[in-house]
Amino acid sequence: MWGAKDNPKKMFHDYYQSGAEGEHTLNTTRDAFNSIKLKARALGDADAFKGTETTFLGHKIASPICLAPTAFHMLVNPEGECATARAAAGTKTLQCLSTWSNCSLEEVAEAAPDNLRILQCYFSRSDEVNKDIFERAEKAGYKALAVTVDTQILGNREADAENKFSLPKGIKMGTIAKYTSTHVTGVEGSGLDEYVRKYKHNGFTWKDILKIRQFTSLPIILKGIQCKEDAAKAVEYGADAIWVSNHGARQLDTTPASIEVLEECVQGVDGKIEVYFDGGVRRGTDVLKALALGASAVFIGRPQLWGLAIDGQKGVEDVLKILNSELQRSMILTDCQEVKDITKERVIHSAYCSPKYLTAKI
Ligand SMILES: Cc1cc2nc3c(=O)[nH]c(=O)nc-3n(C[C@H](O)[C@H](O)[C@H](O)COP(=O)(O)O)c2cc1C
Ligand SMILES: CCCCC(=O)C(=O)O
Repeated sequence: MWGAKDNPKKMFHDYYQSGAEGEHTLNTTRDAFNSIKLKARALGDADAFKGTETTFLGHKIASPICLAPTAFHMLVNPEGECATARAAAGTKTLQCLSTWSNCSLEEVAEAAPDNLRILQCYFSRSDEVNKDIFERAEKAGYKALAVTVDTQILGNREADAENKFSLPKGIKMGTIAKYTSTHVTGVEGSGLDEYVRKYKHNGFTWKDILKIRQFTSLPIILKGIQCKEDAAKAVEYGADAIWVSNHGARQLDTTPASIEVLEECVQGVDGKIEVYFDGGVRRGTDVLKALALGASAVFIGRPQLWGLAIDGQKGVEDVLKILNSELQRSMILTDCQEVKDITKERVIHSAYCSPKYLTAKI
């Protein structure tokens, strides 16, 4: 068998694909989506279909399917996140750029100047660095910050440890290159652990959300909310939106699939702020289900990386277009003429996704 040392493609593939520990959450996510059934409606007027246009924090997007922040796009394409940004622009949707991008946030903005973009944030231990990043983001036209709240420490990704994952020489961490280095000292395990140790503020807690409010006027989205208590707390701490996510099942194994906790998180915010969603979205029907259960936009992680690996910008655009055409078909067959028609009534077994189901004797 090839070792990762001899076959870097395996190392990169494993990094993109893998989940935490036994990958139980990763492997049950498809079943969770499929256990939710859609209600087909007869004789909806397909000619009257209006489309998938919607809004994100008041900004127009052509489709509710957006690009989630995923680190290190240059592992599979030399244009990295600039190619992904152009794909989002080509389909008039939103890109959320990772703090750990290979292209800098400025390069990405320049690659697709008119595109709607937001920046995902992992915080540095230095307030000066954080302030600098917020200022750079604002200046480069990013419209919100998505603060990741599920990664206080890195999940146990066994494949990365076995492969001793590290970035190849010459590939920088564009956005944070001026504050940290990608040099790995050759310790045991995954180089990601070392990147985290060198840069990330793992003691960043709820009170710091209040602090960063002082540093920026950009809207703050909390990414990685997984229960109604934290959803309510996000409102209490002044978040402008929450993003229900289990980080692509890469953090804590044996948590529910994020689609299973979406409804309770929606209840937690009680209509006060927008709710976004990611985790295992692979079909237009998944998008429809997430919107029906209360999300106003969904994000895709790995599918964009597979598109990028296969055909660069065009590959990512193809993924977005296929998903959006599946969404349109599902909307028509459930008699939804526009995104606002995608309500809870489109789903039959929504009870399966609520905590009541988990305890009910049926
Ligand atoms: C390779 C990879 C890198 C990721 N990097 C980040 C990141 O830098 N910041 C972040 O908040 N989430 C990151 N995520 C999580 C995604 O934003 C998203 O929550 C998840 O991938 C959605 O699930 P999906 O891959 O099943 O679509 C990453 C996910 C993957 C697969
Ligand atoms: C600190 C984590 C770096 C990227 C990431 O979020 C992921 O690989 O899931």
